[in-house]
Amino acid sequence: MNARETSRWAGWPALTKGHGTGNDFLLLTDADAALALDASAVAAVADRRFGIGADGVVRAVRTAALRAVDPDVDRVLAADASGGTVDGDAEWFMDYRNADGSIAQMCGNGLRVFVRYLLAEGLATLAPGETLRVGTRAGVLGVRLADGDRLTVAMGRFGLPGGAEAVVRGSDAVVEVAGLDGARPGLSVTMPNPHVVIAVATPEELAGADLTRAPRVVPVPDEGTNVEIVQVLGETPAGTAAAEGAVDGSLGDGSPGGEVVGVLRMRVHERGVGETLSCGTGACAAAVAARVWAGLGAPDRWIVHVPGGTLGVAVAADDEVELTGPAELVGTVTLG
Ligand SMILES: N[C@@H](CCC[C@H](N)C(=O)O)C(=O)O
Repeated sequence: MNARETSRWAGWPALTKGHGTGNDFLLLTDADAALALDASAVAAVADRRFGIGADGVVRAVRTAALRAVDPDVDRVLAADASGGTVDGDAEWFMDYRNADGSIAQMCGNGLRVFVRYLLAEGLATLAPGETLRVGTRAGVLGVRLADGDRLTVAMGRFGLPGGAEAVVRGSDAVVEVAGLDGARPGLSVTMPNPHVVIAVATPEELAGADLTRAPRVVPVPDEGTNVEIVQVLGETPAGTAAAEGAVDGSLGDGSPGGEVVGVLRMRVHERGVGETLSCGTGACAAAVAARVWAGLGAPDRWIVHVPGGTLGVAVAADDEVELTGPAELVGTVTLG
């Protein structure tokens, strides 16, 4: 950053770098909502060459303070559009921005890292068995401790905007990806941010997709979309060596005996970012799509391998989704 750019950071606090399965974020505390987070400043700090570099920027702001300056907050907190939100208010709001400065409804990996950050900064506490409520643009969501260094996020309900017809066909869009032959059928899933999921058959195809360019999705989504490329690997009994090894222990809350777990690999091109090593909402969307494609009797729990690690996804009968994965803080950076 040069001297001119330094002035851009006037008033910015120190940033903490964190990641969840390689999806990396710069986190900052602006408890009183005093900071103007304009898109160009976010894009500049997230730039990997000329800034610090990250897939997203996450501001921790007190919900009460945000209310005073942003009348939209109550609408997004009350809007139970995705279902699954927890009752009551949240002391802290996760203000998430993509690397290009755009605002997204939710970030699953970001929310786990956000909670890890709140705990490390002494801004919140979370004991085993407790749920920490966090304000997001997808409503108030609950986060709890899982095993090891992992956290579980109750993500709310998935949506299938293509409706019953899309479920029957397994698709409601067509996606062209550089490096993959032909246009592929894709299934739109909201979590509640937009995703379109396509399937490939082999590891070679998965590796061959060129995600340096944004996939072309038809019909063109009004607000853009994240695109997941999925190779379904199969199913394995929960608790077997294959399932245990795949998730470093368990899917988060333990899997009852006799249950079958689905396993898939995924790569993602994120709206507002580009290819990332992981996407939490994308992993949920991928599991939902794989479940639709598998039909009746499909597993409710999925192990999702992404380039940056492994996530666990659980889908309940009422379409509520839970995401489990690690969240790590790396260090602190002072701007200017
Ligand atoms: N990486 C995030 C998703 C971030 C938002 C996304 N790029 C969008 O614009 O919808 C995750 O872990 O969910």
